[in-house]
Amino acid sequence: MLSENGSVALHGLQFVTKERWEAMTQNRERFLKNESENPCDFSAINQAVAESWIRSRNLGIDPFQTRIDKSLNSKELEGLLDKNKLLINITQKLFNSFKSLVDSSGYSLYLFDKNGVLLLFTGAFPQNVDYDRLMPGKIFNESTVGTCSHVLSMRYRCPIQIIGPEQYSIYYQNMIGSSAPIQDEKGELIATLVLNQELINPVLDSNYQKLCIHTLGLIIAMAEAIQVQIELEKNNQYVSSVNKDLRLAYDTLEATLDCIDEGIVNVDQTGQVIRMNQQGLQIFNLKPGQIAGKNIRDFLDANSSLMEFVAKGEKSSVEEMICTNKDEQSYLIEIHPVLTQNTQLTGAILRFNHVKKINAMVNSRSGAIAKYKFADIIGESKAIKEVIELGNRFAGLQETILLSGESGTGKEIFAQAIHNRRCSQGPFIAVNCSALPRDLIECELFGYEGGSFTGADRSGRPGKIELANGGTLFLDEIGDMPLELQPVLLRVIENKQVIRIGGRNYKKVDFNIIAATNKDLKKIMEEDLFRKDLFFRLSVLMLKLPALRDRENDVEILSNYFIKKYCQKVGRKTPLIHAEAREKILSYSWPGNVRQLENAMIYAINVSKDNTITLNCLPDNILSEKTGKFNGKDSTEEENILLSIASWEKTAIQVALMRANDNILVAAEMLEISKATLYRKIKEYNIKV
Ligand SMILES: Nc1ncnc2c1ncn2[C@@H]1O[C@H](COP(=O)(O)OP(=O)(O)OP(=O)(O)O)[C@@H](O)[C@H]1O
Repeated sequence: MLSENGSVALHGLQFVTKERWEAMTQNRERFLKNESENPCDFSAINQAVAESWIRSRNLGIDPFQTRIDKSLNSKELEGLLDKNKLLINITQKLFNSFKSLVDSSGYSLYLFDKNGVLLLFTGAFPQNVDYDRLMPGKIFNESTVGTCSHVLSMRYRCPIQIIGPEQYSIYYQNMIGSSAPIQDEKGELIATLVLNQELINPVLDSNYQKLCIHTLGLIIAMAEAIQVQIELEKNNQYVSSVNKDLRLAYDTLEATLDCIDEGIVNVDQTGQVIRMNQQGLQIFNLKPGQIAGKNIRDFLDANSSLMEFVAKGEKSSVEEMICTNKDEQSYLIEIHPVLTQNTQLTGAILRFNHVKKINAMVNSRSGAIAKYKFADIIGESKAIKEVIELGNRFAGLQETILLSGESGTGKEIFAQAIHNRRCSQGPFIAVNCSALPRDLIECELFGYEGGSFTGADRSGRPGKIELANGGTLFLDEIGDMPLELQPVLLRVIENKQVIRIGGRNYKKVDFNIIAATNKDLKKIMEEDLFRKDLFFRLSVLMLKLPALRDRENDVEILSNYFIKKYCQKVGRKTPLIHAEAREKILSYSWPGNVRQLENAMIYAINVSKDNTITLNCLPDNILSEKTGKFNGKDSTEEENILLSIASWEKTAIQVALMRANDNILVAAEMLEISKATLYRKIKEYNIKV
């Protein structure tokens, strides 16, 4: 039925002889007279053609019909043209370049969609055909026009040429139709291309028949060209849409990286910089065009271990000094290896965070902030005003300050106020030298490198001195600093550099020191428990805080202040103070100073009824004091008072824990002591939590 090369060509690409032509004409006449339904009876007609004749007739197609009425409506046509836009554009260009050839030779070119709907037409207008007939949207298939070349080409998905008598319609009896299918990359039919040429006399001329074979070749070549072009365009569209997506993804990534508040640097295995974000450029003091040829090693210390970590190909972090032509700054660098799909290391993404920034973050999270300012220090007495004035002056100097005074006189709040005058933006790191176990104080102060001892953090930890960089290190209860650590501390203060336990490198640190003691340091020095050199280094400026008993009317001012502050905090109405209670508060000796006064007020508020603090609301130790002032008592009296302070303190802690539902942090805040002190006291007083 089909020729060997898959096409139904002009009679198997054989020339039509005179006898064959006559036989074809006779076969057609027999068909029209309805003499046979068996395709085999039409021996001169290609069997595929004969079968199509029979189907066309069975579909009721009149071979002599003069009109083709079937066409798409305008909306359907619009949709179809839109759907086939690419095909039509490509074919139109091809038709344009063949237009003059086609016009001059009396040929016509057609493009039909896969269902035979006319999409494009160019060339000679066939005789006897209405112009309307060749408008896009007309449907030309077996059920509208019967057998013709593109109908068979669509059916058999191969190039086809059929000649005059083989055509079903009377219109095409003087035509040779050459048709080729256009398929997509999956082999699905998308359209057919047709070239119709008029039969000329003598049709049996061998040159003419050769020409006809070439027109079939031409239409096959055109269909293939369209097919290739469609694929190319689709690929181009795909590539350009992928390119667009990639560009968008890249731009988004760039913008994202640039709004990250840390330096992000991509390096290869040798440390060569590939790219860095805006923050990275700032860290390295570079402009965007200056990255090329830069190696990360150019900015590192000779002892740097960064590239050793990169070579390991594992996620890790390291602290390094970055030296630029502007300055030297310490950064914590997180290393994220970059691996290929087969896990080959190609480089790393390095995330740079300024150590000062991390420390500030850690400090603000861990509560290492100073809240008190000089304005928050309450008191009208001459004694307190003098120290406030002196403290203010000292704050303007960068020397170390030693605060002394009894417990609870406000040494820490003075330290905070001085810090806030000097460098409020920096961290305020308080270390209570008496609260830390002896074997931990060294780690706490100096920090340690990863793996320097069993149980140490893998990535190491900075000590309080490093954390205080750019701010203040407040060494409370300095008299309890272990003797063996005192020379190390002195060295740090003098050299302003620190080395972590197990560390290789010294780190520069810049911080102010404020030390505090409630002990007589001179006496401890005489006992050889405190080094003179450290004492002199710490006590460049000395500030002695007055005891409450030496602060004239401050007890009244402070008690009113604490009552108001506490009531505001817990949302209670401020209670009245009964005259008797007021008298007791004012006459009491307050050996525990301001802290004791504050806690006594909190206690009184909590036990008060009817919004009045009566005498009975005051803690027992206050009520049980017989004499007015705490002056010149003998030692047993003093011990008794201290004993009662302890019992009062225990009660205050129990009340705070109860109110805080045993939450240590909340209770410590209520009592305004550190967590460590609260733990120590809980242990000391054997309080069950
Ligand atoms: N002048 C003041 N104005 C307001 N509050 C004060 C004042 N003095 C002390 N306080 C309060 O007293 C309590 C004790 O203060 P602080 O901890 O500073 O004393 P300290 O001398 O450091 O005590 P210690 O020697 O026991 O560590 C805190 O709760 C603080 O709020």
